[in-house]
Amino acid sequence: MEISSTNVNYSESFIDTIYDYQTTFVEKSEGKLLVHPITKTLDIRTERKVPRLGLMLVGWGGNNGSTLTAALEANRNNLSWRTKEGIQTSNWFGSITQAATVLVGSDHNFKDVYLPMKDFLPMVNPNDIIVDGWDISSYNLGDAMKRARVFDVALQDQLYNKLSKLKPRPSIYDPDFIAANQSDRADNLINGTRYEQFMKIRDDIREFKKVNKIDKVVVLWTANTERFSDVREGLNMNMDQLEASLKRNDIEISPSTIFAMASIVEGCIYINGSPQNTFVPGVVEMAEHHGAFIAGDDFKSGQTKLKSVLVDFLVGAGIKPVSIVSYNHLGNNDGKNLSAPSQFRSKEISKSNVVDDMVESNDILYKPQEHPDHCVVIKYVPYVGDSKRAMDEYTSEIMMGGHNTLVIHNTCEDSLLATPLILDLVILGELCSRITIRDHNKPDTKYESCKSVLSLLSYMCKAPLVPRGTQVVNSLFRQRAAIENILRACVGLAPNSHMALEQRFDFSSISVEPATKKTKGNGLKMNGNANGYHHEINRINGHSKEMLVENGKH
Ligand SMILES: NC(=O)c1ccc[n+]([C@@H]2O[C@H](COP(=O)([O-])OP(=O)(O)OC[C@H]3O[C@@H](n4cnc5c(N)ncnc54)[C@H](O)[C@@H]3O)[C@@H](O)[C@H]2O)c1
Ligand SMILES: O=P([O-])([O-])O[C@@H]1[C@@H](O)[C@H](O)[C@@H](O)[C@H](O)[C@@H]1O
Repeated sequence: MEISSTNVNYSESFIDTIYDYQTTFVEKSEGKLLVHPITKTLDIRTERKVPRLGLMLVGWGGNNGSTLTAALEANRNNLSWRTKEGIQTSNWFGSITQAATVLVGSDHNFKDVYLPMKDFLPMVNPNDIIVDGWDISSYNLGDAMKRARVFDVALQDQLYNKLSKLKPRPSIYDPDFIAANQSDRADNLINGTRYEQFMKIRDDIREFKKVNKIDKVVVLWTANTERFSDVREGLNMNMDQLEASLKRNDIEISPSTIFAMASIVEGCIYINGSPQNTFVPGVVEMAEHHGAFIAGDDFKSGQTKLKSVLVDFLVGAGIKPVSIVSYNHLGNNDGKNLSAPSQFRSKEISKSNVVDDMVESNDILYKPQEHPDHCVVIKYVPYVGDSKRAMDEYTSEIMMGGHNTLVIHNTCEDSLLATPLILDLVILGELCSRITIRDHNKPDTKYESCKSVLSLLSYMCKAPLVPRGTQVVNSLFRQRAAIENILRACVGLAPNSHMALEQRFDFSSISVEPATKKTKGNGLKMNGNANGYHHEINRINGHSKEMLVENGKH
């Protein structure tokens, strides 16, 4: 998609915009707030060429890994299958890039116009992603899909032959980091020291890239949740310590940290879909040093996603949540692994911090250090398989000592919530790697990439990793608004403010002109591109199509 917008230029390689970024800087002094509105003019540049993308999954043969691989294949081939409810066709419901729309603006009749998020900027098409990966279990992907018991049998039968040809690469297994109950599937292993394992992962990435002629690789951890590793001086507090610890085969360097290190050195984007602290300070420094991108932690798929909406709504409405009790049980292999105390602890930490920033945002409701009671329970019940049952009770104080209790019961397939998030993490992570900015008034400076920690991916993460010294945002609305408005900025559109002044005030004496392009030289303004054409987006058969149209015509 291309948008004809003020100060936007589409060249063969880039979408360039001159963008007025408006922000607000606040100083606190002697109990007073001094607020500075700031406008900064930026050049925002997005590379248009979508790379041939390779995705390497750690834990490829697990429920998420096999479900993603099967879903890619099913969607690529437009598969449909018979269920007792009728014919079901493949889709990507639950993915914001593939199944959600973004408000573009309103038309002459004040009617909202929406566009699929995937059409805002050039993004990787899921059909073009080449998947590979590692697993400590040797099951091929066909058998892994059967073992997962996620998809209907009629779909599995259509996919089995193709998937059974895919076999995970051997992986790094350290029984000290995942539950002892996982040992019976660990039959596909890389031996050797930690450093040798690191080198083997690097070789695997290089080989995958070469054989498949891949431009860019995303490595994503969707393997078992590990216990937290120690973080301490001499072990992993900076890059040098971490590299030295790896070389001396220190047992506190987790398999996930080894994967992250290998990916960073190979210039891949590394994403952590599980809760453990893979990103110890040394890994973050390593990513910065190599200019690589990392993101995590832990897919925000169900109960926590709802929590990051509900608590935001309650606190934002001036209602005070005082007790949040979240229980869930599930019977897949993830549930089995989480039934061990130290792996559960990783998940408990990740699921618990999600309300902190919203509570801190309101000092009318909460005193400093005051928090709602927050309890997280997960139980393993094999019979229910991948069908996760979550029960939540939110008790809040309302006006004059009243109480408001919300009780929510949610049943859903765990992996069918997580899989679309994996796709979004990959597609948006890759897109972030193509966006750069610089100060418009310093045209001699070089364009800067995003910081190594891609906090824009927080929407998909339970415990978002953010660049050092920056704010963690858990609110789902704020996280989505950030994605939406950055996409808009890249094509020269103002953030969606929802002010809609022209609908609330009489604008008959105020002229509202469509976006015009500033031209150099004679100072004339003209619609569309200076070459006499503008881009239009038309919806044809449900798909957005970009068209080049002569100025003045439609
Ligand atoms: N499904 C969800 O809704 C959801 C949400 C948030 C986070 N997660 C996390 O995603 C991860 C995967 O979930 P899942 O349901 O696919 O679990 P799973 O147990 O089905 O799959 C994990 C796979 O990882 C493999 N594995 C373990 N250690 C490995 C290693 N060192 N290297 C390579 N492979 C290894 C296992 O053999 C298994 O096949 C878990 O950590 C889970 O907590 C899942
Ligand atoms: O996203 P969410 O529903 O809050 O969290 C989920 C947990 O409740 C579940 O027990 C676990 O197995 C999943 O991996 C996931 O982390």
